[in-house]
Amino acid sequence: MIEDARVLRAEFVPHELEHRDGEVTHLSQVLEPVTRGEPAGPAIITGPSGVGKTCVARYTVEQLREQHLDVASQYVNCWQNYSRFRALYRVLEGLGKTVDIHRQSTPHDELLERLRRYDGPPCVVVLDEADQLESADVLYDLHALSSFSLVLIANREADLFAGTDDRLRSRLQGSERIGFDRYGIDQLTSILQARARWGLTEGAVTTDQLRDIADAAAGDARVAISILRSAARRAQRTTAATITDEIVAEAVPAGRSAVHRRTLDTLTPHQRAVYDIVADAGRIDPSTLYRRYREAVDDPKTDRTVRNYLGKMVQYDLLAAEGTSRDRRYRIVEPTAEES
Ligand SMILES: Nc1ncnc2c1ncn2[C@@H]1O[C@H](COP(=O)(O)OP(=O)(O)OP(=O)(O)O)[C@@H](O)[C@H]1O
Repeated sequence: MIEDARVLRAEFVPHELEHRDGEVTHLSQVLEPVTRGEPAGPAIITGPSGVGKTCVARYTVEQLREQHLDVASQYVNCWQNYSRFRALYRVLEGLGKTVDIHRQSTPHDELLERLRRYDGPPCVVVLDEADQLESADVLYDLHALSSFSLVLIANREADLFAGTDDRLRSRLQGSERIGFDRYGIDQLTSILQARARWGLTEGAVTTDQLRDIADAAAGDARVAISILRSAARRAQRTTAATITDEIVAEAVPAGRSAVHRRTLDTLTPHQRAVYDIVADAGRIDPSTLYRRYREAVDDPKTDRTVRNYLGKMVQYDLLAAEGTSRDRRYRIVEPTAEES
């Protein structure tokens, strides 16, 4: 059944992208100056979860590097590397410049100095989930260095700019924007068809079944691929030669739950504390939530940061926001809620 499990994993970057030619071309054009040794960008990529922002950025940068030897790149997931130190460290790590840097003790200045001294080929830095950076200092740091060209990925531009001062905002104002929309059913179906072709035995799944999966995924390719993966694994376990309609029906909630679990695992300890408070409360308004959060954790983050966390968790379907901004309430979203 499963011939190549890698292509069904969330982090897999395919050699061919479906339906994003316009976005790939746009980003390639923005980054084109680096092929002449000149600084490019910044580019700001926005859109909801699972619309291909990460894979388009990685794919485009990879293509650029295949065509031009003299381009370096580094990908930083700012959700995992949310502090200034960790984000800068990751950039240096990609350039092989972290020798003698001690993760705990080396001050930012030392990292910045090494970045300043970097004299290799122009480097494209993709800051994914850039709205999760604790402070905008990293954007200042890298934007100020001509060897580094930035590609910033966030769900919404407003979240990226929240908390940045006018100076940085006006600098980034000239960035090229590339907005991504949710996929339609036909588009998701063809993304799934390609995965089935690469990863499953021939005839393992029908086009109608892939359409059902695409429909259930509501425009989110991550969820769609997760459902297909779950279906293929179930079929493999039962030693069925093909994926049956019953297996697809079971795989829909299972695939959604898997994405939900993985997203929960991504939360930082402070984000998790916020999530748990919402879960305990059932429904909760932002000020009560913030008060409880402050009581629950050491060294609490600011109110604005917690609002940013809430926005992110809503984007990722972990939380739902109800009411208007004046009488807002948050509640958790159960992964299989749409099934009922
Ligand atoms: N156009 C596409 N062609 C092929 N595969 C795609 C395409 N778009 C998305 N995918 C696949 O769907 C999954 C989700 O895509 P990706 O991670 O790029 O989305 P995203 O918009 O960055 O979401 P998030 O905000 O959650 O990080 C990945 O496994 C990716 O390989």
